[in-house]
Amino acid sequence: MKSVHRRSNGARARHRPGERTQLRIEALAAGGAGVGRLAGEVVFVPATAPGDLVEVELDRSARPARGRLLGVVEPSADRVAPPCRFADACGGCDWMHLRIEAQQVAHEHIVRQAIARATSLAEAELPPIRVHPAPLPLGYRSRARLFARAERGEVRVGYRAPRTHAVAAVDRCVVLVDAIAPLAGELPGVLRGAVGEGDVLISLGASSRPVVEILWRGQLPPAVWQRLDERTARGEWAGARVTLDGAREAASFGDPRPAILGADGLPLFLAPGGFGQPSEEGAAVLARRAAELAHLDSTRPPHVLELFAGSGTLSVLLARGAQRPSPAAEPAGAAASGHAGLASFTAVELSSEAVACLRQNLAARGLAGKAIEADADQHPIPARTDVVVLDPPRSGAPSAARAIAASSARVVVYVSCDPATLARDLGGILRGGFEITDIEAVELFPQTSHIESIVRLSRARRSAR
Ligand SMILES: C[S@@+](CC[C@H](N)C(=O)[O-])C[C@H]1O[C@@H](n2cnc3c(N)ncnc32)[C@H](O)[C@@H]1O
Repeated sequence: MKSVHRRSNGARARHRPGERTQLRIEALAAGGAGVGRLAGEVVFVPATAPGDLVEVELDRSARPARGRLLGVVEPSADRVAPPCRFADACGGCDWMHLRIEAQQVAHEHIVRQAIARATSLAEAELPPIRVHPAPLPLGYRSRARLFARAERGEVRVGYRAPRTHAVAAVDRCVVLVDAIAPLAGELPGVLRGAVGEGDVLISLGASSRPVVEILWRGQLPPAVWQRLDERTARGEWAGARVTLDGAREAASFGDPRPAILGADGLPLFLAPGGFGQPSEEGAAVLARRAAELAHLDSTRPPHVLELFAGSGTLSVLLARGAQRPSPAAEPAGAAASGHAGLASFTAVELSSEAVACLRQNLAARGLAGKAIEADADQHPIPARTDVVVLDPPRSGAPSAARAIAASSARVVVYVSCDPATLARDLGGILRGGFEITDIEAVELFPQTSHIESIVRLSRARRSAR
């Protein structure tokens, strides 16, 4: 790998502060930057598009070298005007300058390359990647983490500006759904008088009204608590929850649980402050595909294990029976029919609040299943497990991958928001005699370099246990 950061003759060019040059961007890398070359030396340039000829200030002290974009000399055909006036300052949507189709092509390439590199499989040996485009390229996010800071008597609310701790204040965010979009403009008034700074998680709650989760480092005057109380009492917000730094308990107003429509069309409650997929529609696509890919060619009902289950976005379909068609095709009332078609369903999750929500979500549907509060990366895979579905955080699940390789599982569905750790863990699972049968990319985060992937593996016949 080292050689790619060097010139073709092996020598690394010396770093000269302030050096400027022009280069052509060839592709986009994981992490979002464009990749160009100077006499064979790789240079990463953020905020560029494949085909751009750009002028950059070079930083060769970085590995690989980085270029700070000074200007676009010849724009790529994939460039568009960002549909948000805060795009440059905010940095939350690092690919807003790219056509949506170009984002998909780049995502597919990043996933394919990461898997091929980490597994030592040739790209041509991998199955074609099925890409699920985002139903909505803008106005899709049903949750977002904002940052708020009191400065000179005012509270500024926005996103964290790229590579700094500054607040990029926004009063309207075009990727948020209409029900929560006005909050960015409303929150400075709600937090007026606060001292300090904090994270503010905004989400859809019950009846598609907003919920606001505040984690505050500093002081909140009584007027702030009163405004939170009024907003929930009047029903403008479904709920709010505040945790002050160092406090043992959170203060709640109304119902602070985020809620979306699950993939089965029924309300799905999420742990306040816990994990949730970025959009309702995206979560439904992900859950349907994970459940459909969890199929097993067997006449015997399978034992299904889900690791890193969260509040149950995937579980509410998995627990119904992994081999069933997507819910839209099912007759009315099927959701209440229990876990027909499964020998057992077990879900493992670390967060106690998420486990509580998961149990409520299963119970509300009349679904049987065991929810275990435990570290899923260290959890033993029960004997007789047939199917494992896992959706770990960005850091992946290396120990779980080894345990799966050594288990009785015949089908694995790995859902991931990080192609690099996904690819690393796939290497571990493949060593257990599996082969990759399906790779899918779900556009859960349009306008950004982030991509959700689903990989299905099945135990290769010759090593079937
Ligand atoms: C990417 S989320 C997936 C959740 C769920 N599949 C969904 O779509 O909502 C990862 C989940 O793993 C949980 N988690 C993180 N580390 C864990 C660990 N070591 N053991 C079990 N769960 C963990 C997080 O709380 C989070 O709910």
